[in-house]
Amino acid sequence: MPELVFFSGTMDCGKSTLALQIGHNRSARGLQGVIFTRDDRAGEGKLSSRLGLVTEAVEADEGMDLYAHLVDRISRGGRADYVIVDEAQFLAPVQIDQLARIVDDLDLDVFAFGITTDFRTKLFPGSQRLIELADRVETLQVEALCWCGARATHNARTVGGEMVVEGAQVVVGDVNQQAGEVGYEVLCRRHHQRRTTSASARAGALSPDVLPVSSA
Ligand SMILES: Nc1ncnc2c1ncn2[C@@H]1O[C@H](COP(=O)(O)OP(=O)(O)O)[C@@H](O)[C@H]1O
Ligand SMILES: Cc1cn([C@H]2C[C@H](O)[C@@H](COP(=O)(O)O)O2)c(=O)[nH]c1=O
Repeated sequence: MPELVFFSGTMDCGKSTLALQIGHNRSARGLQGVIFTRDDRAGEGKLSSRLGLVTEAVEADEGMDLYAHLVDRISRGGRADYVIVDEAQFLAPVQIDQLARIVDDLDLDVFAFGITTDFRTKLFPGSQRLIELADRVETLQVEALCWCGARATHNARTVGGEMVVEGAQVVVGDVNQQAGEVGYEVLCRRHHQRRTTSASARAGALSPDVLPVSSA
């Protein structure tokens, strides 16, 4: 039975790499996929991984009907054996419903990849709809780590290394940004709740918690 599978995890845990591997293994067996993405860091119409691999993709713009795109492609004689969607958190809920329809009406597997929650720990609307509709939600096995060594479960947005909690839900960016730039860092829940990034932990370790008190 074809399935809608949501592969989810934090930023930088290997989602795009797995998407590329699934596509590669299927194309090695002569299958042809349709790859959608939205707002990839590498630019429009790209699916890129930090391991350096990149492939062409269809940019799933806001308002694009993904089901109609597949039907149109097939009715023009094009092939579609499966569908991959990266950065699925950025899709509108209605587009996730279209992915479910691709599975149910066109009998195609749909593999969607995305982060579940934003920098404020709130579900992205696209991810929420995926959790509601997916046949399976898979957590990636390669765990990204917090600076403390625990499994990273949350995404922090940073400015100059410090965690921020105000701003738009969508700001395309990367981990390991230069000082001063808006960036991201993956943290365990404890350090996300305490807003302790690697930079602030380092700064805290350098300045003593208690000032020396003179007895004189
Ligand atoms: N130089 C490197 N050597 C080995 N693995 C790397 C290197 N750079 C990145 N990675 C791996 O790539 C992962 C990020 O892959 P990517 O597919 O871009 O993540 P995501 O799509 O989840 O943000 C990292 O967790 C790490 O395992
Ligand atoms: C937490 C968070 C992330 N984003 C953006 C930043 C990146 O462009 C993508 C995630 O890409 P990745 O391949 O999983 O690293 O999402 C955002 O817009 N808002 C957020 O809160």
